[in-house]
This record gives sequence, structure tokens and C-alpha cells, in this order.
Amino acid sequence: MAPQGSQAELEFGGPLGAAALLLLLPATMFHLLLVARSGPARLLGPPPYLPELEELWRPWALLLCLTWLGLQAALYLLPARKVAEGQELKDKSRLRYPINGNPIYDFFLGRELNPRICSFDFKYFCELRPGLIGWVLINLALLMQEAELRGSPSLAMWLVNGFQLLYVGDALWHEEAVLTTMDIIHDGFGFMLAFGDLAWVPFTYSLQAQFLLYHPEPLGLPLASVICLINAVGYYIFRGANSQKNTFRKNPSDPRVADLETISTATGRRLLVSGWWGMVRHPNYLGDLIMALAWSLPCGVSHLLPYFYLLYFTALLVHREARDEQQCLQKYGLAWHAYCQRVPYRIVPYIY
Ligand SMILES: NC(=O)C1=CN([C@@H]2O[C@H](COP(=O)(O)OP(=O)(O)OC[C@H]3O[C@@H](n4cnc5c(N)ncnc54)[C@H](OP(=O)(O)O)[C@@H]3O)[C@@H](O)[C@H]2O)C=CC1
Ligand SMILES: CC(C)=CCC[C@@H](C)[C@H]1CC=C2C3=C(CC[C@@]21C)[C@@]1(C)CC[C@H](O)C(C)(C)[C@@H]1CC3
Repeated sequence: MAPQGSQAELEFGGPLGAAALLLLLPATMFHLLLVARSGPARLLGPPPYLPELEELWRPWALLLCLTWLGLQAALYLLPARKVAEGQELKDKSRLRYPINGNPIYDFFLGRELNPRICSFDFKYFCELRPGLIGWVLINLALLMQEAELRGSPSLAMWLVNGFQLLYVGDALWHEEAVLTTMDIIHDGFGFMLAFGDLAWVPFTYSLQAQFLLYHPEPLGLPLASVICLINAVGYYIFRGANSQKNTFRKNPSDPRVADLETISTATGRRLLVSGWWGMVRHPNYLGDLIMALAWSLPCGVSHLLPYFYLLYFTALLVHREARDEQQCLQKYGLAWHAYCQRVPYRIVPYIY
């Protein structure tokens, strides 16, 4: 988390940006859900209707959410699990004093870096399990609803379910890699991650399946094969890049990465300058974006709504890349400049 106090560099547009996002994120999520089930499914138009307040309050829905979190928390606490050591955190041994923190900014980004009760780590717990598995369950429910409605799920629905199941399965399989993300090391546990993990991910990441339930899209085998190929290329780049960096960070002399070219930094850590990380400075983002495209294509091109994820995700990754760049510049100084000269493109080769 950025140091607190007057010299702290504020991110996300500071308190004003944080206040805007506090309102915009829930509003966008409701808008998308209302629009997805309307006939015209117009992303940019007003919502077709606004539900009454009573419609938004169902005691059993709250009970369901709490049961879901409780179940995930119980599984998380199971004693039969591997204990992994995390990265050294940015706040190391420094004491922090709550002087003049901006309440809106702090509420959005969170003051506490890794809030825990005993061994229960709230941020780590929320980052993966309830939201990501919830997303797959919502997708599955929509697939079954389509089967009830139309006799069988459409090919487009199968593709969207399959691609996103692969993505979530991959995240859970490589669970330990989450410990090196900026969310765990750098960001506090505030509204952004709590809302992002528990509401935004399951409800907006399942938008394509929601759209398909109300707007069936006929899809032939040839086009479906091309879309599968696009997803496979994206996944290959995403997994290849993430695994290469994780292997290198764990053990630079691992035979799978030992031959790659690197540059030294003053911290003693080295930076990869060949392999995936010699192509662009964020090859994993490129793979993720290609997959995002493959998740939207089964929904056809008649509506913008199924492409919302691709648009939002592009903005999120461009912003995230800029934040990471800033942090790496602070960490590695001149060595980072040398890396940028050697690998000039950030995400898309020869374009960006
Ligand atoms: N679906 C979704 O909503 C989202 C998905 N993601 C995905 O999460 C994954 C993780 O992304 P993220 O946490 O942003 O960060 P990255 O996995 O890209 O990690 C960035 C860090 O990697 C290290 N690094 C950078 N360049 C090099 C290099 N050349 N050699 C060795 N190490 C290097 C640096 O840390 P250090 O040197 O300290 O190791 C840097 O801070 C990505 O695949 C991304 O696409 C991310 C956000 C949202
Ligand atoms: C502005 C806004 C909507 C903020 C919320 C952002 C969060 C939804 C994302 C921030 C980083 C994330 C990651 C994943 C999911 C989305 C959030 C929480 C992730 C768990 C998805 C699966 C990947 O394999 C991953 C584990 C690498 C990834 C980590 C980052």
C-alpha cells in the first residue's frame, strides 16, 4: 500500500477518483444486469426499468450470500492444506500511524494491507475462492436455465462456460501465484478488492452467459473452432508468461528458465529480458486480453454489451500496467530503464 501521510502518492485519481468509483462500480454492475435481460440490451442506453426497493431486498438472498461465504470460509480453514510462504511485504517492519488519512480514499483502497484474524487472511480468502467459484456456479446455473428454456444449452453457452471454467480452474490450480500479485503485496483490503472480489467478479464476469440466456446466438462449428483457437492462443501466452516468471522468481537456475537472458538490478533480483518477458513488458496481460476477446465472440457482434468485459479489462490492465511500471521504477531504478529500452512495448508488440 502507498505510504500514508502528506508525501504519499495517491492512486486511482486520489479521493475524488475513489469517490467516483465507489458510486460508479455498483451502479455499473446493476446497470449491466438490468440491461442484459432487456430486449434491446443497449449498453449505452438508460436501463429498461428501475426495480423497486422491495425487489432488491430478499432475506433468503442475504442468507444465501452469508452461507456461501461461510461455506468457503470453512473450507479455507480446513487443517489439511499446504502452507506457502508469501513475498516480503512492502510495509515490512515500519509502524504506521493514522494521521490525516483521507476517509474516502482509505475506504476505497483500504488502510489495512493484510487484515487477519489468527490465520484467516481476509484479502487472500476473498481474492480467489468465493468470487471466482461463484462466477463458475452462476455460469453453470445460466447454462442449466438455458437447457430448461430451449431444450439444450447452445454451443455459444458451452463455449463461454468452458473458457471461463478453464480460467478459474487455472487460477485455483496456481493458487500460490496470487501471493505475488500487487493486490496482495501492495493494495490495501478496502472497498475496491472486497466489492471487486465478492460482487464485481461473479456478477459482471458472467455477463456473457447472462446475455446468451436472453439473446440466443446461433453459432456454427467453423466459427466456434476459430474462437476456440483464439482462446487457446490467449491461454498459451497467459500461462506461458505467468509460469515463466513464477518459475524464475522461485528458482532462477531451474532448467526451464536458466538459459534465458537477464539483467541485474541493485536489489540483487534479476529481470528477464528474453523469452515471453523479452517480447513485451506484460505478455501475461496480452494473453489475458486475447482470452477476453474469445469470451465475447460467441455472443456475436450485434450488441456491445458482451464486449463490456473486454473494454473494462483493457482499461483495468492499462491502468494496472502503469501502476506496476511506477512500482518497478521505484524498486529497480536504472535497471528498469534499461529493461524498458531493451523491451520497448508494454502489452501489444509494435502497438502499445
Ligand atoms: N481477470 C482479471 O480480472 C485480472 C487478471 N489479472 C491477471 O493477473 C496476472 C498477474 O498480474 P499482476 O499481478 O498485475 O502482475 P504480474 O504478474 O504481471 O507481475 C508484475 C511483477 O512481475 C515482476 N516482473 C516484471 N517484469 C519482469 C521481468 N522482466 N522479469 C522478472 N520479473 C518481472 C515485477 O515484480 P518483482 O520483480 O518484484 O517480482 C512486477 O512487479 C496477470 O496474468 C493478469 O493478466 C490481473 C488483474 C485482473
Ligand atoms: C476497479 C475495479 C473493478 C477493481 C476491482 C478489480 C478486481 C476485480 C481485480 C483486481 C485483480 C484481480 C485479479 C483476479 C480477479 C479480478 C481482480 C480481483 C484474478 C484472481 C483472476 C484469475 C487470475 O488467474 C488471477 C489469479 C491471476 C487474478 C489475480 C488478479
